[in-house]
Formats: sequence, structure tokens, C-alpha cells
Amino acid sequence: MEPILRTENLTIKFGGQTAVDHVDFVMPEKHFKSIIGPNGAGKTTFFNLISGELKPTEGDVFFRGESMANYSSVIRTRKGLGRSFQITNVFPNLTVIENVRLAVQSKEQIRYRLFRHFTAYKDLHIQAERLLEIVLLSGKANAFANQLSHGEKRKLEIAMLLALDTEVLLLDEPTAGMSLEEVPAILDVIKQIKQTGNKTILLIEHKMDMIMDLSDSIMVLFNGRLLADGTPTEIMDNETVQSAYLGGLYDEHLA
Ligand SMILES: Nc1ncnc2c1ncn2[C@@H]1O[C@H](COP(=O)(O)OP(=O)(O)OP(=O)(O)O)[C@@H](O)[C@H]1O
Repeated sequence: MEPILRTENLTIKFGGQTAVDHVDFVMPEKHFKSIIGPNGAGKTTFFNLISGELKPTEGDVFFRGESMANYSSVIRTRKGLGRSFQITNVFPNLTVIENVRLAVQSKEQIRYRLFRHFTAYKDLHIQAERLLEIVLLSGKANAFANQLSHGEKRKLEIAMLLALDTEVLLLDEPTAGMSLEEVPAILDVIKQIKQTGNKTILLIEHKMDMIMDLSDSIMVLFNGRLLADGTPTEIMDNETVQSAYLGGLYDEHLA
């Protein structure tokens, strides 16, 4: 069966540096895969190539067997490839619920455009409320986005991504810059999304305990190259991974 997402020879060069280097990767449907690798390994660049924010120097991305080469990031999102919002996409002077409602509306407009009418405001609001419940942010529905803590902003970004209702979710370090107390709430949110069982999730994270807890598989990038891809146990036992990267990190975060 055709995997939901795959890359073939995916490569990007910045000047003389190859940031993503001939990566062949396969993502089965409804699978949870984490991407790990040291700083500068090419993880975020790999995401940007999948989402269409960057164009590859060589190679291609296939979603449900279709080449994405000629599609912008907006069209890729409409097709079902969703990249987590960066906080720059959030309107700081609107409330949390208003931001999520706008994201729901952007999806509904696409869906209903053909019929020349939009779903009622109330429907959109109810959907936004439901999403805030999922990301454990209901208590902040009426706060302005610019008043949220860092962790709460990341939850808002996830709610806005979920609003787009894409089959694939690309989550780029959802716990980055978060205080230790904020991390378990995000972990709960991601677990809850996983438990719904209808999403394919790719996660970039540095927190190994979180990765081990969530992932069906882990892929390791090193100097832009795909070093290994396997179950969490296979990756932990992989000597190349250990010597290249994991030994120190694993000890530091889990021991
Ligand atoms: N737009 C760009 N122009 C030039 N070089 C870039 C650009 N984007 C990324 N790079 C370089 O490509 C390499 C991979 O960067 P990338 O951000 O993808 O790594 P990463 O694995 O996500 O790192 P981190 O864990 O620190 O976020 C780095 O050396 C980075 O400096």
C-alpha cells in the first residue's frame, strides 16, 4: 500500500552546505514518528521541505502518491499536510478563541466555497471551543493571545493546526522554550491527539523521554542524512546511532 507520505532523494543545499542530504523516508498512515538529531542536523529544514516552505535542490515529496513539487505550502495544507503554526501566524491582539475560530473559518471557507455560503458563526465558535478543550486551553479562551505564557502559546498553535483538520500533523518542537512545569500538559495534549487514532503525526523533539513515550518509530538525522529509522528499541540499540549521537543525549535525559 502507498504510504501517506514519503520522500525520494530529498535534498537541499544552502550555498556549499547540504542541509538535507538525499533522504528517502516513508511514513505509514496513522503512524507516529519522531525525528531526532543534534542541533543543525536538518530536522526543521526537512519539515520545511515537506510543508513546501522550502523547495528542494533535488528529490521530491509525495503525499498519497502524488508529487508535491508544484504545490505551495497553502495548497499542501488544503490537501492534508499540516504544519504547526508558528506564533507569528497568531494575531496577538485577538483573543485565544477568536484566533482558533479564524483558523476553523479558513478551513470551512475552503470546504463551503463551492456552495457560496459559510457555516454560521455559532458553529465555528462551537468547533473552536471543542479544540480549546482538546488542547487544555478552555480557561484562557477570552485572554488575548499576547497575554499567554510560552506553553499556552504552543497549545494555541496546536489548536490552530487541529482546526485545519489535516490528515498529517507536522509538530516542530512543541515544547521548545517551555518551563519544566509546562511540558507535561503539552505531552498530554499530543497523547490525546494520538489516542483519537485518526492522525498521522511527525514530531521533532529533543526530549527523549517524551519521544520514547509517544513514538511508533524514530528516525535519526545526522548532518542532513538519514542515519537510522526504526522502532524506539531498535534506535536505542543501534550502535551507529549511539556512537554518532544518542549515547550522551539518552543518558542526559533519561538516566
Ligand atoms: N535558510 C537557510 N539558509 C542557510 N542555511 C540554513 C537555512 N536554514 C537552515 N540552514 C542550515 O541548515 C542546517 C540545518 O538546520 P536545521 O534548522 O534544519 O537543523 P535542526 O536539526 O532543525 O536544528 P535544531 O535542533 O537546532 O533546531 C544548519 O546548519 C542551518 O544553519
